[in-house]
Amino acid sequence: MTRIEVQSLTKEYGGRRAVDDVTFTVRPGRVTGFLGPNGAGKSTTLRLVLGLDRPTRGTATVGGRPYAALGEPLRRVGALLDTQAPHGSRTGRDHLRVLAASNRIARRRVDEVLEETGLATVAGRRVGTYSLGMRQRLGIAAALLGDPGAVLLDEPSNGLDAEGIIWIRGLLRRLADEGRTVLVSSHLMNETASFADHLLVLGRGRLLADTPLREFIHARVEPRVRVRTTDDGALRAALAANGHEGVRHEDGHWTVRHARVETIGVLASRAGIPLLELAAEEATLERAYLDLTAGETEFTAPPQEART
Ligand SMILES: Nc1ncnc2c1ncn2[C@@H]1O[C@H](COP(=O)(O)OP(=O)(O)OP(=O)(O)O)[C@@H](O)[C@H]1O
Repeated sequence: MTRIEVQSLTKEYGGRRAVDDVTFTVRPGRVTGFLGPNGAGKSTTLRLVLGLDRPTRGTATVGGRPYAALGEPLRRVGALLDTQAPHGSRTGRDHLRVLAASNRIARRRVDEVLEETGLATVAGRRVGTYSLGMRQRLGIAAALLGDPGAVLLDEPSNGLDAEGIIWIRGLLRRLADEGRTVLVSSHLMNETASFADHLLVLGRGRLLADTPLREFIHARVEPRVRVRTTDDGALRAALAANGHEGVRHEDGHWTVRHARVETIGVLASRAGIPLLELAAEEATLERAYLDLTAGETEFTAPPQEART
């Protein structure tokens, strides 16, 4: 079992903390989404785990050892980082063959991973002619080459089209089902929700959440009801009598938090309250994530003017 363990990990660049005292464990057999806004410190954390950078403090281990101490590391952990650019003049197949040879990986694995990533038909073409999506697949093929127990992918959907995105979801699921440790970074909540079982959320270098995806959704997505009536007084009284608190907005509509349309509809009907509007106003997962990471982004757009 190849767990990834990060303990009090800290990385400073010129006095600025890119990663700030982060502790987590990535377990095998599930897909862990590594989420955070741009500049949150995801790539830096992955680089520290992969021994590509030295921590200011703390430790990161793969299967109980620091990356640098792993014998034949490609067989233990495969990684896709956006910084890895294969030689443009080599063919995809040659790129993988060189990697395989230098890591004492059987040559037949090259054809297996080419097949697995859908690159078999373009394997003889120079990498320089590849589309962004093909390069991304080649990076994933390289990560899988050593049949590793742990896979770390930094924004793997980058450049992939809709079909590629569906393919990557299936791949991540299969890798986890095979008992591997799968850590996938992204800055997009809804995309991560489509494949992750577990979430690690980073903001300005700090760990903001380490939770199963279901719990994240359950705890943060609050059902609300939007309602409008000709009799505000009666609605207020009926809501209060049933333990609900409604907020009336200037334009006359109400928001009732922690409530469902079924409940509010029945309640209004029983009280004989005429309704002009009744709708579910589900706060989206994206909204919940943006709320969590608000103030944790390095670069924020200027606030939009209030809509009227
Ligand atoms: N080599 C470096 N030298 C100086 N600062 C760095 C270096 N690498 C990263 N940083 C800084 O560390 C912070 C975290 O960056 P990092 O790339 O880890 O974030 P990220 O979460 O991966 O963001 P993105 O989604 O944009 O890739 C940023 O402020 C970045 O500018």
